[in-house]
Amino acid sequence: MPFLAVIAAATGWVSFLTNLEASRHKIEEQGLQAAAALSQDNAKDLLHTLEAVDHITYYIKSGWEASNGRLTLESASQIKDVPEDFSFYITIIDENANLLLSTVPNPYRANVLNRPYFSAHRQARDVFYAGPAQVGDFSRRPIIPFSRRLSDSRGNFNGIVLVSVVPGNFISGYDDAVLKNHGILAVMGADRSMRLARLGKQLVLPQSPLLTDTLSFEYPSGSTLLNGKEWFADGRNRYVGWETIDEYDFILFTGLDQEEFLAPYKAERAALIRNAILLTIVLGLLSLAATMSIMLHAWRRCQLETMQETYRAATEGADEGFYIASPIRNEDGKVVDFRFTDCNERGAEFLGYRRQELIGKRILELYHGEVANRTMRMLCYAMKHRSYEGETDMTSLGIEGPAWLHIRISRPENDLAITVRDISHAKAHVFELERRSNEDALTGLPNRHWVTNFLPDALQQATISRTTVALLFIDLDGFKAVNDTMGHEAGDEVLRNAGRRLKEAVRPHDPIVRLGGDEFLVILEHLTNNNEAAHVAERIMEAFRPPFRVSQGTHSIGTSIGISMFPKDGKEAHTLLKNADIAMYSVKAAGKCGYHFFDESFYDALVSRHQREKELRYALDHDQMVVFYQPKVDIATGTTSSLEALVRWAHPTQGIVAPNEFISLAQETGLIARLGEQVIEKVCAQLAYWSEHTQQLVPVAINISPTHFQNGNIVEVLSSCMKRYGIPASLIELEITESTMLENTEEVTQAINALRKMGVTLSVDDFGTGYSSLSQLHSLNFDVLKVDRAFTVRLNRSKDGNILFTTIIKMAHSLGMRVVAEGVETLEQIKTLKAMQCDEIQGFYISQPLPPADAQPVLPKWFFPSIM
Ligand SMILES: Nc1nc2c(ncn2[C@@H]2O[C@H](COP(=O)(O)OP(=O)(O)OP(=O)(O)O)[C@@H](O)[C@H]2O)c(=O)[nH]1
Repeated sequence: MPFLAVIAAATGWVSFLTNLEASRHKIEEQGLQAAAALSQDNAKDLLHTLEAVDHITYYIKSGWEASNGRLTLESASQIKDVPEDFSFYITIIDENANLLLSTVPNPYRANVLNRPYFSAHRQARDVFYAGPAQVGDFSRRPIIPFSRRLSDSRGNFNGIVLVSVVPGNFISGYDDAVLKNHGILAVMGADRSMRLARLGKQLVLPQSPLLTDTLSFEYPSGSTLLNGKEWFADGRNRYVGWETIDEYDFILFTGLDQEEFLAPYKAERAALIRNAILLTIVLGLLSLAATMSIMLHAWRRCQLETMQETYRAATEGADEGFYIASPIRNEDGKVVDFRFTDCNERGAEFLGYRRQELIGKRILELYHGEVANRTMRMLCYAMKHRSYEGETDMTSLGIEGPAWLHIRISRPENDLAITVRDISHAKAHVFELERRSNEDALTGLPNRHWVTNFLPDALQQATISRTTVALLFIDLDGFKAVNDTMGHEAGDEVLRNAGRRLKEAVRPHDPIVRLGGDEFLVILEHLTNNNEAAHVAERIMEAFRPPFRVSQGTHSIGTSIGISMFPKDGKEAHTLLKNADIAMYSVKAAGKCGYHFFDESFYDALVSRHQREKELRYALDHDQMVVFYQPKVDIATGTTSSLEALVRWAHPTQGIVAPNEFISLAQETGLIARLGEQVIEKVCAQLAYWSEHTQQLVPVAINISPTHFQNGNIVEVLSSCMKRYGIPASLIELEITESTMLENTEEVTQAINALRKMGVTLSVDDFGTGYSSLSQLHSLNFDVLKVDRAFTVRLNRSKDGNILFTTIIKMAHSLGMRVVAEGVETLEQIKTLKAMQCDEIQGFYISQPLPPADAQPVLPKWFFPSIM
């Protein structure tokens, strides 16, 4: 392409320059012709002028000779055939060359003896003399002299008649339009000497050189180009023409200045060349642009082909399918279909073809209906946006082959390059992960993660359908005991069974979720009122009424259910979940096993509980706990046998707060362990203090919470404290609740054995509230059995009450344990207990818990005079 453009441009230029040269020749030809024509025209005028002058001289000569010198010059005005504007002087000069007569006004008196126009006639016979231009001898103005001889009657020389013609008469033919500023119009004599000339506007007399040399003309008339440097004083080239006037032996000479004559041509040539250059540049640029575009196109095509080739080769053995699809357009240019123009074997296989079969096929030939629409939408999208990437569920489209394909489309040029990868395995893996991330492994129920995805959609649907959704937050009651008593595996089994029971209690499509631990969630959609949710809650509670049977035994489990309703209790999933949880918590707080709909007040209760917890923490951090001491009296001797340490909260604003107001909070928040440690510390410190003032101290009993046992550090805490304060083991009793025994785990047994080794006394607290048997207590080797207040209250009220108490005392004694009756409030009870041989008594009748004092609050013996 560029080569062709150069050739075309070069050819154009050669032809253009040749044409220009031809034009120049033509113009030069015209110059020569014009010079010749000018010479001819002016020669005719010159001939007329010369004939006029000749006529005048002849007329005067004839008149002079005929009148024997008596002619007056006034008659000259009557001469016929003289042009009106012809300007000349007539002068008669005598034989001695002196002026005789003249039409020159006030002529100069000059002798013209040596003038050629005079001397030419002295010897010669009559001739018509024409001289070169000169300054007139009588007029002193430029003139051209013409003369004839005058003879007397005998034929002797008698002077001359001189006609001095103003030069303008000869060169009036100078045409400014043709000859311009440097043209020449000249008159030459037969001797080729210049007689008169005009150069531009300037009159040139023979004295000033116009030509550098004498011209020699081969022909009487003609034209030629004269080199300025060779021929003209001003050095300018000229087209010259000449015409010989034979009658008077004159030559009329014209010169057209070459530069001036060619100026229009040169201007036009310059314009043409300028335009040609511009045209060449434009053509060059266009051809360059066209070349670049062609090259770019070719390069892209080559790239595309290479890419296709490479891609096909690369993917032939691989897993990726590869296709090239060309759009098919209608008359309006709209894409209406695509045709496969290339593909690899794998790609063809994805669509159920061989490569050769697929190439040439159209999309709308392969697919119909929705599949065709979706495919066309995808390909048209890629056409418009130049790329597309996505995953397609082929199974849902009803296309055989891989279940999932990853499709990537790019549009490098006009065609689409499509790569397809089978991602069925990866997808299956993702789905499996997704399923796992949404499923609780233990129960197979959906998990909390599933809820976060499910609930927002469900709530949106409910908003649209203007229905209600209920969230039932279910926490199993006393589940921990299953783990503790029957082991973790039994706990797992109970959780699985719980899931099954929940399923049976709700409609088949109601989702049941295990949120974690022993917490479940039931979602009830499309409800119209609260009753429906209440009804389901009751069914759930009913479903949990039968005890759970697991391989390790049976266990009864209740349910605490909190219910939040959409949209009343929250617009968003997390708010509804939180409020259902709060409602559930309120059920727990109210004694478990029941259901509550969410109420704002629950929230307030939770907030105040949180506030109380903060205060309790503060109390522990700032030593607000104090220990009171309640005496236990030996019923046989009436002496104080020991003191029970009972913790109180010396609240800065509420005064002394009883333990029932904060112990369960301490247990729930895990602060119970710290509280227990503080009590141990305070008791040891108190005993150390008392020992400084009192010789005989009675032991102090410390209540140890089950949590302390679970933490497993009770032994270390107690022994280090006793060591620090120098307290002997004989002064320490530990009261351990019956429920702690129930959690008869390895840790509890180990801890009890270690304490026993330390030598401290061990008491079973609140006996009768749990289900421990006396033999179980015996195996743990306890020293004291504290019978719960509930049994003491029944004394003397019924026969059974007394029999039961007597039995407990007898059995405890037979196992070597002393018995303490708790909650003794009347003298009568004391008497009965004494009769039953109960060992010790404790209760308000004897003493309230007393604040610490300088000495141990030991009661005087006279305190019980009536029974002592
Ligand atoms: N077996 C088993 N136990 C679990 C699992 N997840 C959590 N737990 C236990 O479930 C118990 C749940 O604690 P709580 O709800 O406080 O126990 P609870 O006895 O039901 O207490 P209340 O709800 O107050 O009646 C904890 O002891 C957890 O260790 C599990 O997957 N399997």
